[in-house]
Amino acid sequence: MGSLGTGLVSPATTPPRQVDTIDTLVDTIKSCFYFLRHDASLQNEQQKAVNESKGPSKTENGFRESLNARTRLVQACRLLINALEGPTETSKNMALVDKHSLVSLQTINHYRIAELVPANGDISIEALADKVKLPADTLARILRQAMTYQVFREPRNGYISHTVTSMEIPRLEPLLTYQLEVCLPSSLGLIRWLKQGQEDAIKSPFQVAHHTEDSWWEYAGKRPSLIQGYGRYMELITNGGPHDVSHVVRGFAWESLGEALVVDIGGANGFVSVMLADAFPSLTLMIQDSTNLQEVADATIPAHLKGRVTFTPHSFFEPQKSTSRGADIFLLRHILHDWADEDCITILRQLTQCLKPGASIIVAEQVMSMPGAVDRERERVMRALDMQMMVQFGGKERTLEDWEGLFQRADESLEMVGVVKPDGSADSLIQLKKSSE
Ligand SMILES: C[S@@+](CC[C@H](N)C(=O)[O-])C[C@H]1O[C@@H](n2cnc3c(N)ncnc32)[C@H](O)[C@@H]1O
Repeated sequence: MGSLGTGLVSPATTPPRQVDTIDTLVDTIKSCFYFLRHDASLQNEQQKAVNESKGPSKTENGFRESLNARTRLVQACRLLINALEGPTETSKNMALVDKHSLVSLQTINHYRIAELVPANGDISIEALADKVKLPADTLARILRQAMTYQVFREPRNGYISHTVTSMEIPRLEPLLTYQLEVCLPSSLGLIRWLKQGQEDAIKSPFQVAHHTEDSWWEYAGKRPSLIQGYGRYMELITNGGPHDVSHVVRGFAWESLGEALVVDIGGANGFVSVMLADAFPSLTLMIQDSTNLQEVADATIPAHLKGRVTFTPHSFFEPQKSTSRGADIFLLRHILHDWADEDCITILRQLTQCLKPGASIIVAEQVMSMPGAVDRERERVMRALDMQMMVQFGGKERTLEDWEGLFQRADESLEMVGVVKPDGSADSLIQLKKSSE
């Protein structure tokens, strides 16, 4: 594994973020725009050459450069808009204008309106309203607000057709439903949660907003449609991009383990284990999660892997059973950020208590940096995820120092022997061993 702290900037060495002027932003926009335009024509030429078997496809480095240029362009455009609007308009717009885009999108998703609009051509608002049983005038007002965000358009008076943005809504349904119907109300519970004090039983704004003492996991566990919807949401966000499951496969030398047992703690339907089993034939994988995921896990594990990949209902707050105590690796992917420190300590102690000599715990999570240490676009997402952990679970995203402190509190003999952040991944893989070895 790589060295400790790879790619991290400690608070003391984080350089102050440069103040952008309108001139520098316009220069950035121009240079990124020309780069991408040139790059697009290069890609076309390369694709032509590949099609005619004349040359290599675009290199991974080339893709990364385009992605960086695109990110810098988006970031510069966002900053330029802020600079042009001025300080009053920026906050005013967020509070007065943008908030309504969330509820119009929520309504469009809730009533599955995007599925009812034809892919080609248009449909009258009257006909749409009739299908979803809403007053036409109310629906028109909601849709026309969404149109200001390029969600649908009105090609002729009273008729709706798709835009490229609205076309994506059906595919994003699991994300929109979870984020806008479950998490948005939780976010709105933040101030009530802050004011009432964060007593033991009430660990998150989710509990305040949804009038429950259950954690999200207990609450969803009692409501099959919610937990299944959450599973579809996880599948969507971990399929491609910075949280793609392939980063776990590439981020650790699994092949060096030889014949080994990996326990995928809180492994959901087993999609990570299945990918690891496919890539490394000498691994045996045991997925542990709540009983109500047994059925989906059985359906996810393909027949040819059933001998090596199994699902066992088990709570990570309980001691490991004899069948899993001898594991070579306990994998905790996207588990600890859902929980407050005290809960994480309980989870970790259940594993350290039975960690055999030579075995490791691998924690796959984001490692937060100080403000300004990563580009603004990445930081926007990381900070949003941290807030998401706070409002929905009472958990948090952690810096390397936070992780180190947490592991030490769980077990003083626990040592971080490696931290690797695979290229393109938002998550790092932190390997932990007991230091007495
Ligand atoms: C954020 S998901 C992560 C799933 C998977 N590890 C991944 O990488 O996407 C958290 C998982 O923890 C599971 N979980 C919650 N409470 C649990 C408990 N007490 N014991 C075992 N699993 C639990 C949930 O059912 C869910 O599958």
